[in-house]
Amino acid sequence: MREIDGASDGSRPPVAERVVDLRLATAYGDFLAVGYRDGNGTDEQMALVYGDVTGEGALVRLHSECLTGDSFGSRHCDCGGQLSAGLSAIVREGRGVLVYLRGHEGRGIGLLAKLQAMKLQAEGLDTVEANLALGLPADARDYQVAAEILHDLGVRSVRLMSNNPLKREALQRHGVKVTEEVPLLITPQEENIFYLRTKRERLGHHLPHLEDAESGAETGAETGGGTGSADGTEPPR
Ligand SMILES: Nc1nc2c(ncn2[C@@H]2O[C@H](COP(=O)(O)OP(=O)(O)OP(=O)(O)O)[C@@H](O)[C@H]2O)c(=O)[nH]1
Ligand SMILES: [Zn+2]
Repeated sequence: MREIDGASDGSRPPVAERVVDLRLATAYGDFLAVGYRDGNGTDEQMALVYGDVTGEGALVRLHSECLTGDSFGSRHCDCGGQLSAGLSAIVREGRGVLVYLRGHEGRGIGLLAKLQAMKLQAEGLDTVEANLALGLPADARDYQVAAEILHDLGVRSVRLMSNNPLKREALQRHGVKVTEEVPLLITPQEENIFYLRTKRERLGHHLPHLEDAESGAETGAETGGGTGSADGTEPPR
């Protein structure tokens, strides 16, 4: 496993090498897909760019890979809803970037370990306890390659779609200014409410909509406010 999110001190060689870009029509809209070789590990990375993102204030989602949630619509977590809501928000905004971070599967522990951790959760552990029970860190993600991809794309500062304060800190450590955190709140499901509560209580994620769900109030939408907020129920175009 790679080094955990070390700060960029200029002494390391760049880890993101642009290899290819092409137009990619999706159900959400037409993006420029940009492929990178991640020289820091073994991963190949991809960013989806919409509109002109150079300069200040692009709406950005750093999406950690989640095969089960993103591809199969698993209700164990909120990843699939966030991916869809993030892409929809970028298209609505007219410009933005989604960096799909491979190597982040299971918060950096890998797919098989994540599946083992999910099995332990079915037996009663929470998502943090499960990682630790496997002898693995609660979060092993590194954001250096994400920062380098944003630099390569000419992004100077970002409005970051995330509920995780550590992502903002990591990006700033790697020299990307974050001017705003845009909530990306997905309506909790029976199957993931415990997982989401654990993220709020043990990992410090900003998930204020859970309070509404707990009090039985109508949560309204899938999102927080701000121009970049996203609606996870919105079907792709
Ligand atoms: N270890 C572990 N990882 C999980 C589990 N469920 C989902 N994941 C992974 O968690 C990652 C997403 O992290 P989250 O904590 O859900 O959210 P985040 O990316 O930190 O924060 P946001 O930007 O707000 O989405 C993805 O890489 C998933 O593969 C689980 O039960 N255990
Ligand atoms: Zn997930």
